[in-house]
Amino acid sequence: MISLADAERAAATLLEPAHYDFFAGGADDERTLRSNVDAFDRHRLLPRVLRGVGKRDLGVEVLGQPLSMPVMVAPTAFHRLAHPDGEVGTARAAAASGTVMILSMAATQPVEQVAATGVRLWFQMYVQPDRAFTERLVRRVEAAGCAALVVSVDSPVFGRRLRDLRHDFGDLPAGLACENMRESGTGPPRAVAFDAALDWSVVGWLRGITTLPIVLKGILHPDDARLAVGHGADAVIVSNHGGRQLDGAVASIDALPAVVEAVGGRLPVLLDGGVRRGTDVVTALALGAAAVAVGRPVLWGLTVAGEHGVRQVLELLRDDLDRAMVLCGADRVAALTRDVVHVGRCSW
Ligand SMILES: Cc1cc2nc3c(=O)[nH]c(=O)nc-3n(C[C@H](O)[C@H](O)[C@H](O)COP(=O)(O)O)c2cc1C
Ligand SMILES: CCCCC(=O)C(=O)O
Repeated sequence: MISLADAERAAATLLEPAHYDFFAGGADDERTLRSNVDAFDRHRLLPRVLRGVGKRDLGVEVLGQPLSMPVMVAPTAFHRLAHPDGEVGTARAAAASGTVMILSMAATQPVEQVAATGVRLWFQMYVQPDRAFTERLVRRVEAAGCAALVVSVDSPVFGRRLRDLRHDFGDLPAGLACENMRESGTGPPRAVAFDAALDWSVVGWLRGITTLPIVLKGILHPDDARLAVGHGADAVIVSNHGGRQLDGAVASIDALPAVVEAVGGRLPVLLDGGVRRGTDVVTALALGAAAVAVGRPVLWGLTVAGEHGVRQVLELLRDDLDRAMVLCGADRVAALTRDVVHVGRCSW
């Protein structure tokens, strides 16, 4: 496995087709899914030379937490479908790589067990219409030691994924469940609900019940970024849910600059969607992201070799990022300024 593309190819041969398609697929015609990757391909870099970059530091700090590199693990559902190591395996790999894992509410292992690996954990949730249950879940993830709440705001309804419909993939196989949806750790799991009635007041409600930093995931419009600041969010993630929600939504990297401008440095802006190479990370950082997160590549690594495979994927990205930075003449993330990114057709 010498590239993330290798990881996907290998995973495709190992997974049941329905499970591969659940991980790989997007909503409807998958235009946004493709755009996330294609949009990075439209960006080109203008490297600087003779900058004395013999020693590099890839570290960043996000929400007061030091990361060894600006690449985090995005929240994705059902890791035990990929490999028996499950979320615990992913967590061990993220910890070994010195980065944060965002644990999905739809994880197939309990948050306590994942946190016990020692990884720095943020917890992703869909605020449930049953607010009392949501509050108990917040208490649970606080008690487990999670350092931030990541609230997905791009899912008032669940996107329509044709691959899943064709495979009739709906339920998890016997023995797997959304472990964080169990009321007391032992009861039957509730179904994850999507609430189209949610509005901006949910941020104030969450602020009233927890002191954890609140990260809004799924911001694309600059006005929403301003609203996030105004409502007291601590960070935003520019994301279209990996093309799994609104098909036709703008590619993440194309939405980033306007969000960064709207936020004006008042809170960190993160990005996910289509990050596959070190140069993609460089592009996002140069356009103002504080860090990026990767979703599918982690699932491919997990499928191929469990914890070890995730570690390989993260270290491939680190190595790729380091080389991209040296070649751009940057010895640290702060040296990646906007002028190194060139958008548009190359005429040479
Ligand atoms: C299989 C799969 C499951 C996902 N599950 C969740 C989830 O439970 N919660 C969430 O907020 N986002 C979820 N996402 C979206 C990711 O957090 C992220 O936005 C997206 O995967 C980033 O794009 P990438 O896969 O191109 O890196 C999921 C994505 C995939 C591919
Ligand atoms: C109830 C599972 C939610 C997973 C999710 O968000 C996704 O597949 O994109």
